[in-house]
Amino acid sequence: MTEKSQNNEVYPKLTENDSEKGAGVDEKPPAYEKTHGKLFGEVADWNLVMKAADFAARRHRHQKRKDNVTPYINHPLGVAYILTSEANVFDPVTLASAVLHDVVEDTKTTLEEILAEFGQEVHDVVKECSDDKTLPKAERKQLQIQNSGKHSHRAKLVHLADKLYNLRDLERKTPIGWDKKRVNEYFQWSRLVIGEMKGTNSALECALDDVINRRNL
Ligand SMILES: Nc1nc2c(ncn2[C@@H]2O[C@H](COP(=O)(O)OP(=O)(O)O)[C@@H](OP(=O)(O)OP(=O)(O)O)[C@H]2O)c(=O)[nH]1
Repeated sequence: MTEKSQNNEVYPKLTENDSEKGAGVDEKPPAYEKTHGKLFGEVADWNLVMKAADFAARRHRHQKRKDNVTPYINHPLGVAYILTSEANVFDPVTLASAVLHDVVEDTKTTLEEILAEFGQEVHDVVKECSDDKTLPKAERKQLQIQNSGKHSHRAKLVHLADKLYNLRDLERKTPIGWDKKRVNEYFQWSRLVIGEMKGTNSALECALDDVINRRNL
Protein backbone atom coordinates (compact mmCIF):
# COMPACT_ATOMS: atom_id res chain seq x y z
CA MET A 1 0.00 0.00 0.00
CA THR A 2 1.37 3.42 -0.81
CA GLU A 3 1.04 6.17 1.77
CA LYS A 4 -0.18 9.59 0.76
CA SER A 5 0.70 12.74 2.60
CA GLN A 6 -1.85 15.47 3.27
CA ASN A 7 -1.05 17.22 0.03
CA ASN A 8 -1.53 13.89 -1.80
CA GLU A 9 2.15 13.33 -2.51
CA VAL A 10 3.20 9.69 -2.60
CA TYR A 11 5.90 8.88 -0.03
CA PRO A 12 8.69 8.17 -0.71
CA LYS A 13 8.74 10.63 -3.55
CA LEU A 14 10.36 9.13 -6.63
CA THR A 15 13.23 11.09 -8.11
CA GLU A 16 15.04 10.81 -11.41
CA ASN A 17 17.90 9.19 -9.52
CA ASP A 18 15.80 6.20 -8.46
CA SER A 19 16.61 4.50 -11.72
CA GLU A 20 20.34 4.95 -11.23
CA LYS A 21 22.59 1.95 -10.69
CA GLY A 22 24.93 1.68 -7.73
CA ALA A 23 24.89 3.13 -4.26
CA GLY A 24 24.96 6.89 -4.13
CA VAL A 25 24.45 9.99 -2.13
CA ASP A 26 21.95 11.50 -4.51
CA GLU A 27 18.82 10.74 -2.51
CA LYS A 28 18.04 13.38 0.02
CA PRO A 29 14.96 12.15 1.87
CA PRO A 30 12.35 14.91 1.87
CA ALA A 31 11.40 15.63 5.46
CA TYR A 32 14.69 15.36 7.32
CA GLU A 33 15.22 19.05 7.76
CA LYS A 34 11.70 19.54 9.08
CA THR A 35 12.02 16.96 11.84
CA HIS A 36 15.66 17.24 12.86
CA GLY A 37 16.07 18.55 16.39
CA LYS A 38 12.45 19.50 16.89
CA LEU A 39 11.06 16.45 18.63
CA PHE A 40 11.41 15.44 22.25
CA GLY A 41 11.66 12.30 24.38
CA GLU A 42 10.30 9.03 23.10
CA VAL A 43 8.97 10.50 19.89
CA ALA A 44 12.41 11.82 19.04
CA ASP A 45 13.94 8.42 19.82
CA TRP A 46 11.56 6.58 17.53
CA ASN A 47 12.09 9.19 14.88
CA LEU A 48 15.87 8.85 15.08
CA VAL A 49 15.73 5.08 14.59
CA MET A 50 13.15 5.19 11.81
CA LYS A 51 15.01 8.00 10.08
CA ALA A 52 18.17 5.87 10.23
CA ALA A 53 16.30 2.91 8.72
CA ASP A 54 14.91 5.09 5.95
CA PHE A 55 18.30 6.68 5.28
CA ALA A 56 20.11 3.32 5.19
CA ALA A 57 17.47 1.78 2.90
CA ARG A 58 17.95 4.63 0.44
CA ARG A 59 21.73 4.48 0.51
CA HIS A 60 21.96 0.67 0.20
CA ARG A 61 19.09 0.54 -2.27
CA HIS A 62 21.00 -0.97 -5.20
CA GLN A 63 23.24 -3.27 -3.17
CA LYS A 64 22.90 -6.98 -2.59
CA ARG A 65 24.53 -9.29 -0.04
CA LYS A 66 27.24 -11.58 -1.32
CA ASP A 67 24.68 -14.19 -2.41
CA ASN A 68 23.79 -11.62 -5.11
CA VAL A 69 20.09 -12.01 -4.26
CA THR A 70 19.38 -10.68 -0.77
CA PRO A 71 18.93 -6.89 -0.52
CA TYR A 72 21.86 -5.44 1.48
CA ILE A 73 19.52 -3.56 3.83
CA ASN A 74 18.42 -6.91 5.34
CA HIS A 75 21.79 -6.99 7.13
CA PRO A 76 21.79 -3.64 9.00
CA LEU A 77 18.09 -4.05 9.88
CA GLY A 78 18.80 -7.58 11.11
CA VAL A 79 21.72 -6.33 13.22
CA ALA A 80 19.43 -3.79 14.92
CA TYR A 81 16.79 -6.47 15.47
CA ILE A 82 19.34 -8.78 17.11
CA LEU A 83 20.07 -5.93 19.54
CA THR A 84 16.41 -5.45 20.54
CA SER A 85 15.23 -9.06 20.42
CA GLU A 86 18.24 -10.90 21.84
CA ALA A 87 20.50 -8.40 23.61
CA ASN A 88 17.83 -6.29 25.34
CA VAL A 89 19.33 -3.11 23.86
CA PHE A 90 16.83 -0.29 23.29
CA ASP A 91 19.13 2.72 23.33
CA PRO A 92 18.08 4.74 20.25
CA VAL A 93 21.63 5.91 19.50
CA THR A 94 22.88 2.31 19.43
CA LEU A 95 19.94 1.15 17.29
CA ALA A 96 20.26 4.02 14.82
CA SER A 97 24.01 3.35 14.61
CA ALA A 98 23.37 -0.35 13.99
CA VAL A 99 21.11 0.46 11.09
CA LEU A 100 23.66 2.92 9.71
CA HIS A 101 26.81 0.91 10.47
CA ASP A 102 27.65 0.09 6.84
CA VAL A 103 26.55 3.27 5.02
CA VAL A 104 29.94 4.98 5.29
CA GLU A 105 31.95 1.82 4.68
CA ASP A 106 29.89 0.57 1.74
CA THR A 107 28.23 3.59 0.07
CA LYS A 108 29.28 7.12 -0.83
CA THR A 109 27.78 8.46 2.40
CA THR A 110 30.25 10.55 4.41
CA LEU A 111 30.72 10.83 8.16
CA GLU A 112 29.99 14.56 7.83
CA GLU A 113 26.54 13.69 6.52
CA ILE A 114 25.93 11.30 9.41
CA LEU A 115 26.94 14.07 11.81
CA ALA A 116 24.62 16.58 10.17
CA GLU A 117 21.62 14.25 9.98
CA PHE A 118 22.00 12.15 13.14
CA GLY A 119 24.21 14.09 15.56
CA GLN A 120 27.52 13.54 17.32
CA GLU A 121 26.70 10.34 19.22
CA VAL A 122 25.51 8.36 16.20
CA HIS A 123 28.38 9.78 14.15
CA ASP A 124 30.91 8.54 16.71
CA VAL A 125 29.54 4.99 16.78
CA VAL A 126 29.24 4.75 12.99
CA LYS A 127 32.81 6.00 12.71
CA GLU A 128 34.07 3.32 15.10
CA CYS A 129 32.19 0.64 13.16
CA SER A 130 33.44 1.70 9.71
CA ASP A 131 36.43 0.00 8.12
CA ASP A 132 38.57 2.13 5.84
CA LYS A 133 37.98 0.40 2.51
CA THR A 134 40.95 2.20 0.94
CA LEU A 135 43.28 0.01 3.03
CA PRO A 136 44.38 -3.44 1.86
CA LYS A 137 42.02 -6.15 3.10
CA ALA A 138 44.61 -7.88 5.34
CA GLU A 139 45.33 -4.59 7.10
CA ARG A 140 41.61 -3.86 7.57
CA LYS A 141 41.07 -7.27 9.08
CA GLN A 142 44.07 -6.85 11.40
CA LEU A 143 42.85 -3.40 12.47
CA GLN A 144 39.46 -4.83 13.50
CA ILE A 145 41.26 -7.25 15.84
CA GLN A 146 43.47 -4.45 17.19
CA ASN A 147 40.74 -1.82 17.61
CA SER A 148 37.55 -3.60 18.63
CA GLY A 149 38.61 -3.86 22.29
CA LYS A 150 39.09 -0.08 22.45
CA HIS A 151 35.61 0.70 21.10
CA SER A 152 32.91 2.47 23.08
CA HIS A 153 30.27 0.24 24.68
CA ARG A 154 27.75 1.19 21.98
CA ALA A 155 30.16 0.38 19.16
CA LYS A 156 31.00 -2.98 20.76
CA LEU A 157 27.29 -3.86 20.90
CA VAL A 158 26.86 -3.03 17.21
CA HIS A 159 30.03 -4.87 16.30
CA LEU A 160 29.06 -8.03 18.23
CA ALA A 161 25.55 -8.08 16.73
CA ASP A 162 27.09 -7.50 13.30
CA LYS A 163 29.38 -10.50 13.66
CA LEU A 164 26.53 -12.64 15.00
CA TYR A 165 24.39 -11.77 11.99
CA ASN A 166 27.22 -12.50 9.54
CA LEU A 167 28.18 -15.82 11.14
CA ARG A 168 24.55 -16.99 11.17
CA ASP A 169 24.29 -15.85 7.56
CA LEU A 170 27.29 -18.02 6.70
CA GLU A 171 25.60 -21.01 8.34
CA ARG A 172 22.53 -20.36 6.22
CA LYS A 173 24.16 -19.66 2.87
CA THR A 174 27.69 -19.51 1.47
CA PRO A 175 28.52 -16.27 -0.37
CA ILE A 176 29.18 -16.68 -4.07
CA GLY A 177 32.82 -17.59 -4.69
CA TRP A 178 33.54 -18.65 -1.09
CA ASP A 179 34.74 -22.19 -0.35
CA LYS A 180 34.76 -24.01 3.01
CA LYS A 181 38.26 -22.73 3.80
CA ARG A 182 37.23 -19.10 3.31
CA VAL A 183 34.15 -19.57 5.48
CA ASN A 184 36.30 -21.15 8.21
CA GLU A 185 38.77 -18.26 7.96
CA TYR A 186 35.92 -15.78 8.49
CA PHE A 187 34.84 -17.73 11.57
CA GLN A 188 38.41 -17.84 12.93
CA TRP A 189 38.97 -14.13 12.33
CA SER A 190 35.58 -13.26 13.85
CA ARG A 191 36.47 -15.26 16.95
CA LEU A 192 39.56 -13.10 17.41
CA VAL A 193 37.61 -9.85 16.94
CA ILE A 194 34.86 -10.98 19.31
CA GLY A 195 37.44 -12.10 21.89
CA GLU A 196 38.58 -8.49 22.21
CA MET A 197 35.07 -7.39 23.26
CA LYS A 198 34.43 -9.82 26.12
CA GLY A 199 32.21 -8.56 28.96
CA THR A 200 30.07 -6.34 26.72
CA ASN A 201 26.76 -8.23 26.60
CA SER A 202 26.29 -11.79 27.83
CA ALA A 203 23.36 -12.67 25.55
CA LEU A 204 25.31 -11.68 22.44
CA GLU A 205 28.46 -13.41 23.62
CA CYS A 206 26.58 -16.66 24.43
CA ALA A 207 24.89 -16.59 21.02
CA LEU A 208 28.28 -16.02 19.37
CA ASP A 209 29.83 -18.90 21.33
CA ASP A 210 26.98 -21.14 20.16
CA VAL A 211 27.39 -20.30 16.51
CA ILE A 212 31.18 -20.65 16.64
CA ASN A 213 31.01 -23.96 18.55
CA ARG A 214 28.56 -25.33 16.00
CA ARG A 215 31.23 -24.82 13.34
CA ASN A 216 33.65 -27.28 14.99
CA LEU A 217 36.72 -25.42 13.81
N1 LIG B 1 28.30 -13.74 5.85
C1 LIG B 1 28.07 -12.88 4.85
N2 LIG B 1 28.73 -11.69 4.82
C2 LIG B 1 28.46 -10.82 3.81
C3 LIG B 1 27.52 -11.15 2.81
N3 LIG B 1 27.43 -10.08 1.97
C4 LIG B 1 28.26 -9.15 2.43
N4 LIG B 1 28.91 -9.58 3.53
C5 LIG B 1 29.92 -8.81 4.24
O1 LIG B 1 31.15 -9.36 3.82
C6 LIG B 1 32.12 -9.15 4.85
C7 LIG B 1 32.97 -10.37 4.90
O2 LIG B 1 33.58 -10.54 3.67
P1 LIG B 1 35.14 -10.44 3.54
O3 LIG B 1 35.51 -10.84 2.16
O4 LIG B 1 35.78 -11.18 4.69
O5 LIG B 1 35.48 -8.89 3.78
P2 LIG B 1 35.23 -7.61 2.88
O6 LIG B 1 33.95 -7.81 2.10
O7 LIG B 1 35.13 -6.52 3.92
O8 LIG B 1 36.43 -7.45 2.02
C8 LIG B 1 31.37 -8.91 6.15
O9 LIG B 1 31.79 -7.70 6.61
P3 LIG B 1 32.42 -7.40 8.05
O10 LIG B 1 33.56 -6.48 7.92
O11 LIG B 1 32.64 -8.65 8.83
O12 LIG B 1 31.29 -6.63 8.76
P4 LIG B 1 30.32 -5.47 8.20
O13 LIG B 1 30.87 -4.99 6.88
O14 LIG B 1 28.99 -6.13 8.06
O15 LIG B 1 30.34 -4.43 9.23
C9 LIG B 1 29.89 -8.94 5.72
O16 LIG B 1 29.10 -7.88 6.24
C10 LIG B 1 26.85 -12.41 2.86
O17 LIG B 1 26.03 -12.76 2.01
N5 LIG B 1 27.16 -13.23 3.90
